[in-house]
Parts: sequence; structure tokens; C-alpha cells
Amino acid sequence: MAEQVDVVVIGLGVGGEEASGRLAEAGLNVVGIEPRLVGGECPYYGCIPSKMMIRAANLIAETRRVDGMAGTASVQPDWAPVAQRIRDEATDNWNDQVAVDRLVKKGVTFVREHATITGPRTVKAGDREFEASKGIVVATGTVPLVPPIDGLAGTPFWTNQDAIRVETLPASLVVLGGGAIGVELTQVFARFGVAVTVIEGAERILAMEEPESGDLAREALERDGVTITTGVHASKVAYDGNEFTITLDDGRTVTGEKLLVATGRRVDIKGLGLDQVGIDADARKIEVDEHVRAADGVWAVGDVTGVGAFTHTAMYQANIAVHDILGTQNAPLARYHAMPRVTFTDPEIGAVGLTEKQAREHGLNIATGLTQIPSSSRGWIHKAGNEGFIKLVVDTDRGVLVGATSAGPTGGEVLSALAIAVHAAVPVHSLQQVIYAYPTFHRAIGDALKDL
Ligand SMILES: Cc1cc2nc3c(=O)[nH]c(=O)nc-3n(C[C@H](O)[C@H](O)[C@H](O)COP(=O)(O)OP(=O)(O)OC[C@H]3O[C@@H](n4cnc5c(N)ncnc54)[C@H](O)[C@@H]3O)c2cc1C
Ligand SMILES: NC(=O)c1ccc[n+]([C@@H]2O[C@H](COP(=O)([O-])OP(=O)(O)OC[C@H]3O[C@@H](n4cnc5c(N)ncnc54)[C@H](O)[C@@H]3O)[C@@H](O)[C@H]2O)c1
Repeated sequence: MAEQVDVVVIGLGVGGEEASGRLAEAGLNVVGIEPRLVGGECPYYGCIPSKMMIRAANLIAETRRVDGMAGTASVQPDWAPVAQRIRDEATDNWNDQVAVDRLVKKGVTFVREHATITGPRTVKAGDREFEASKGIVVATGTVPLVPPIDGLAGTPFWTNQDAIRVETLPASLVVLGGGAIGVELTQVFARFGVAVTVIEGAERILAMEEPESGDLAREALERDGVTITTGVHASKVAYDGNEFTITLDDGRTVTGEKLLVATGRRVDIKGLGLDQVGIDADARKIEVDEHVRAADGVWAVGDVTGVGAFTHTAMYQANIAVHDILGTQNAPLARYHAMPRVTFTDPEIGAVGLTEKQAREHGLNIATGLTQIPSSSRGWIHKAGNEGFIKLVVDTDRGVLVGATSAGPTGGEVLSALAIAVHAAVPVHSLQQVIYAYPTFHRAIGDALKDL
């Protein structure tokens, strides 16, 4: 017999953990189901450990900038403390007991099983079945997308999970895919002395961002000794027990001791039973409306919705689902026009809203403003490592920013002002009247506004 509850949350990554905890704290009877680690990809194999790696790699790069500016310094990179910190501080040796206890303390009934939807409002998990009077929240995230390249399957290639867990660095690494995961991890490993080659199928790395961002990231990675190949795909992969050989479309070959596949993510919802609630299980994502409702009695949050695969998006959507399920008056509605994202390379590349190309594709009349960080007062003072720029994309009919990129030593932080401007549609005329503190990196926003 099905156990009667209020809500069943399937998948306890960032989105599911937030939604289930909040609903239980609000007094609902909530079951959270997760076969792997409570917290999901971000704390164990994603954001947190990768940013710990980046912190370490950036310390090395900053130390190397001492010469000529503050004396002399040398650094002998050592991966051991990085691996140790990830094991001890970030992941508890990939043990989620603390997260499980935290969730249970909030009142969630935790079930460590794989869940399947068996009918409207019913979910099976192992030998238990639940009937959820209010409904089901699907928060099953994504898995690495592995392209069907001849020979690749069956080789011991890395995904992000292997790269995050690495204890001993290889001498050389080939990275397939120059998106967020590819470029962040490439820079880390290169700064620790690994010979890295990136193969990116698009014309630029960070292909979804402004072309200036891809160019900046490329220059930074090349300064770190990385070899980058763009505009070409891998057609064949071979592994001889010691080394990978990747054959490219144009006949060239690239070799490396390890191969990291970072070619995007895909939802894995085929066996979830979505057809039981009228959702297409063959779709590439679960479509949601402004309440993040996917069907009657079904909400979806996080990467599975295909709306920007970021932790902040999963949290944002979880909040909307929670309010909708609780029936809050004037509940918030999902709006994605000011979606922020930061690629944590050095320089950091933050962006919000539309790129210039996307804005033009939307049929908007556009003006852009661009300024270089090294030519700002603070950038000039900063000197070594000051590369970056601010680019603004303005809808000239409405007189508001619809997108912006902020790249530089604190690009992700400077982005905050631009994110608010895009989110709240602050008139450009008003942004031009702001007093930007001197000499900050964010004062360059004023310079970019003058360039419009
Ligand atoms: C290397 C890397 C670095 C990243 N860095 C950042 C960053 O700096 N900033 C940022 O914002 N984002 C970053 N991300 C993205 C971020 O990790 C994801 O957007 C976030 O984890 C999505 O949360 P989620 O809850 O949607 O899914 P997930 O975290 O993927 O969790 C989904 C959970 O659902 C479970 N599940 C799946 N199927 C079932 C089932 N049938 N039954 C029960 N449970 C199921 C899974 O086991 C999993 O634990 C990074 C990702 C990677 C890989
Ligand atoms: N700082 C952050 O917020 C952060 C960091 C890492 C990951 N993430 C999230 O994780 C998601 C997944 O990251 P990702 O880097 O795997 O995906 P991505 O979609 O960002 O980039 C994948 C890249 O691989 C390329 N590619 C695809 N197939 C290829 C092939 N066969 N050969 C060569 N290149 C190929 C694509 O052109 C693309 O540039 C991101 O979209 C992002 O949302 C966020």
C-alpha cells in the first residue's frame, strides 16, 4: 500500500535538497529520494571542489606575478594539499552523512533509492511506494554528455567526476570541449604543470559567450602554456594502455596521458516514468512554466529544466516551486532575462542576460559599449594579471541593458552591478549618473557606458 505524504522530491542535488528542506520546514510531510549523494554534483564533483582547485591554481599564478612588482618569488606546485582539501573539507571523502542529517533534521523523510514515477502523484523507491497529495518535484539534474566518437566508449576517459577526484596529476591531458568545465579545469591543471591540449569543435572556446570572452580566455590559457585547437572535432579515439591518441577531422592527431570529456551535459530521464504524468520522456529537458510546473501535480527544478545549468538557477527554481506548492499569495514567477554566469578562469569572465549576437537574433535594436580593464585606473595600478573588459549590450528602443559581460581580476564580483541593472531594467540614463567609486574595478562600468 502506498504511504500517504504531501510531496515527493526526486533527486536531492542542489535543487531537490533546497525544495525538500524548505517544504518540510514549512510543515509538509515530505519524502526526499536520492540514490547517490545528497547535495548532488555541485558539492562533490562540481562548483565547490573545482573552485578549491581554482583558488590553489590562482595562488600559484599570483606568486609568479611577484617578480618585477614586489621582489622575487618562486613556487613549487604540489597537488597533494589540493586533493587533500577536496577530500577532507569539500566532500568528507565523498560521504554525505552531514547533508543527510541536516535534511532529516529539517523534517524530510530520506530514502536512499532510485525513484520511478508510477502514476499521477505516485512514486516508487525500492520496495516503498508513496502517494503525494500535493505532488512531485523532479530534480534529477544532468549527467555528462559523451559524444559518439569512434573508439571513445570503452576507453578510460575522464568525466568531471574523475578530474575532481584525481590524486596524482598526469604529465599530459587532452580536454575535449572548451566550455565552462573544460576551460576552468584546463587552467587549473596547466598551472600545476600538466601539458594540456584543448579540442573545441566551435570556432572559439566559451562559444556561447561574447567572442571577446572566448578570445580573452584563449589568451589567458595560452599564457599558461595550453595548446588550443578550435573549429575541429575529434573523429577517433584510441587508448593503448598508456596514452590516448585523438584523431581530428582534419587528420591531425593529439596525444595525452589522460582524456577529459567535457562536451556538455544531458538529462537522463528515460526510465523515470514521466510518461505516467504526460511528460515526454524522450525530450532533451523537462519544460516548465513560470511556476516551474511541468504537468498537473509535477514541478521540475534545476538542470533537468534546461534553463541554464547553474547552482543558482536550481536554487532560484526551487524557491519558486516551494512558494507555488505552499500556495503563497503573490508567489514569485520565474524570469530568466537576467541569468548570470561566471566562468572562474583567471581572469574571471562574468556575464548576464543576452550576448550581442543573441540580442540581435531577438530582433532588438542594439548599441554596445566596450572598455578594457588595463586602461582603467584600477587596471593600470593592478598591472600584472589585469586583463579583462566590460561589454554592455543596450536595447536602444527601451534604453536599458539587456546583457553585459564583465571580465577581469574580479569579473564575477563586478558583474553584480550589471546583473541588477539588467534584472531591474535600470535606464541607461540612470546608470550614467551613478557615482562609481575611484579607483575600483567596477568604475570601468562608467567607462563602458561612455562608449555607448
Ligand atoms: C565541474 C563542474 C563545475 C561547476 N561549477 C559551477 C559553478 O561554479 N557555479 C554554478 O552555478 N554551477 C556550477 N556547476 C553546475 C552545477 O553543479 C549544477 O547546475 C547543479 O548541480 C544542478 O543541480 P540539480 O539539483 O539540478 O542537479 P544535480 O546536482 O545533478 O543533482 C541531481 C540529483 O538527482 C539524482 N537523481 C537522478 N535520477 C534520479 C532518480 N531517478 N531518483 C532519485 N534521484 C535521482 C542524482 O543522483 C543527483 O544527485 C558545475 C558543474 C560541474 C560539473
Ligand atoms: N562556473 C560555472 O558556473 C560552471 C562551471 C562548470 C560547469 N558549469 C555548468 O556545467 C555545464 C556543462 O559544462 P560543459 O563545459 O561540459 O558544457 P558546455 O556546454 O558549457 O561546453 C561544452 C563545449 O564542448 C564543445 N563540444 C561539444 N561536442 C564536442 C566535440 N565532439 N568535440 C569538440 N568539442 C565539442 C561545445 O562546442 C561546447 O563549447 C555548463 O553549461 C554550465 O552550465 C558551470
